[in-house]
Amino acid sequence: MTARTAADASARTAHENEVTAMSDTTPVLRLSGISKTFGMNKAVDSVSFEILPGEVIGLIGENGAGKSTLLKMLSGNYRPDAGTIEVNGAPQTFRGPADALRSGIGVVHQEQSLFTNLTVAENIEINTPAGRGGVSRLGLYNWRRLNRDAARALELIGSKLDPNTRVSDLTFVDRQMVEIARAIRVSASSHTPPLVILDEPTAILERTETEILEREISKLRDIGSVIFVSHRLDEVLRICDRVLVMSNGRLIADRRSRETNEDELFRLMVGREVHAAQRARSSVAPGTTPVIAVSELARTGEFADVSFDVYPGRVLAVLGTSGSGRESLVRTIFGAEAATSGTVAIGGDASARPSIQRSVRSGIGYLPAERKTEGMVGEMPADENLTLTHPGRAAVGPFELPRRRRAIAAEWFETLDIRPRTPERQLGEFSGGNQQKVVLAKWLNSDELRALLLDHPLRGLDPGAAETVNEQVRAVCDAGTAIVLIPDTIEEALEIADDIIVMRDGRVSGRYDLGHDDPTTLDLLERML
Ligand SMILES: Nc1ncnc2c1ncn2[C@@H]1O[C@H](COP(=O)(O)OP(=O)(O)OP(=O)(O)O)[C@@H](O)[C@H]1O
Repeated sequence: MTARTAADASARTAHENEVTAMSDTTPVLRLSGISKTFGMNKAVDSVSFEILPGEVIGLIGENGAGKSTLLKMLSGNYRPDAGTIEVNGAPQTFRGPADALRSGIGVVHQEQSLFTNLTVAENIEINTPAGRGGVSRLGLYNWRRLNRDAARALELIGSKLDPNTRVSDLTFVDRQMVEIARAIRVSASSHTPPLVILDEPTAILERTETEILEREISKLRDIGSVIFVSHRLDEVLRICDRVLVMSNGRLIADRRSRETNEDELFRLMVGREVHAAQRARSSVAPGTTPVIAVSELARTGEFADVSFDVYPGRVLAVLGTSGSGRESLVRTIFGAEAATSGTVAIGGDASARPSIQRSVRSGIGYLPAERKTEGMVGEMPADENLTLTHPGRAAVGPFELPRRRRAIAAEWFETLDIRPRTPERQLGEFSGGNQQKVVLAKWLNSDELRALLLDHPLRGLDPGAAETVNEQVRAVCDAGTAIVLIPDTIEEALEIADDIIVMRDGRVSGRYDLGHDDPTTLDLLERML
């Protein structure tokens, strides 16, 4: 046995001894009739289920099904209106997140909440009571103790991270591991087996990173239980022992992973069969003027020497890992980041200084990945958000026409199936996936949309909603708009794109015209890595 595995084993054994003091069959979590209502809307409706020690449970459901609301009750952020929560056989009333943590429930949110200027150990220990953690009575860090306790939490989840590393120097996946270590840290110190809730952890990860995280999640089985929320059904089936399906606030199915499949889960969630069709492809007719022509574009530290053309009615997907510079490239084309050299021509009109004003004036739309901070105003009604950039028929000169605005919003709510159908409500009160559709509709509402830059447009969308959005993107594309797409996965690119460029370390490493090239997933992956 190596020194590491010996340390692992001893850390686990100590923990396991603590854990086996409880009966193996006592559920880690038992929910009975949990409900939560907002106004007239029953977000979670009498949900009951159990999770046993060592189980990894998948939680899936359409956008707005009630997953986040359920998690917020488990993490102590919301109080249930009815029902009971039992943890390891004991009924609990969480007055706040600290209570949930103390009882062993740790939530890792999609938006990471680490302090990047602090070390791994400081981040892991931040929730532990100061007296028992690394801070002395004088408020000074006891570094040795802090690092030792953090190292133990990392060991428990099988991570080899150095507690002294600054979080800003870590990759996204490693940061996720720090979040998990922090989530289990309090329960490890209170001798209860942890329940780790991972809220869409892989939505922001690239394929290789997802594989690493999947391995790490299965290690968590050894020390506790996991609730894994994701919209990627293949991943849920690979990682989880059991899958719970929510719909309209209710728990409608509980399936063992080995006894179900993606098609059945899709049908249960969405209420219809999968009907994504392959796109018929052709090559660009000679002599066509590109909508956007990028020429030798560079931004120091991000990307260099990037040239490509995007044509009307075509989708160009940009593939690459998180360090490839593809997000920065698209932001630079839109004018949200400054180019160091090179030009971006829109309809043949070249500029060395693309700006947001020029882009919007020229009919270029941009859907940012960080929609919560860049794409929307949460306190503003959904219909006002929707007509903010392109009021169209909702305004005459400077005068707004609220009735027309509501009519336009109602049409988009129908077309994109945005739920609930209450466009007058604040956008911040919609579920994540539905907020995203409103932000997309904001650009689709333009009559003169020449190009649309989409940064991870399907992120956070359930598979049915992803189909609806893809259909709309294709419809505007077929009407002549050019699309530049940063997809979540290679499969998404192969499904919807006409052209693919691959980026590696800030440079273009591959180009494909799917009208006559037929790259495999592996070909594309090789160019990315
Ligand atoms: N703070 C709130 N005020 C009013 N309604 C809310 C609030 N939070 C959620 N809701 C409503 O509760 C329902 C469930 O939303 P929830 O965010 O739990 O869904 P979800 O399954 O997590 O969706 P997604 O996959 O899009 O994140 C939705 O109809 C939503 O509009």
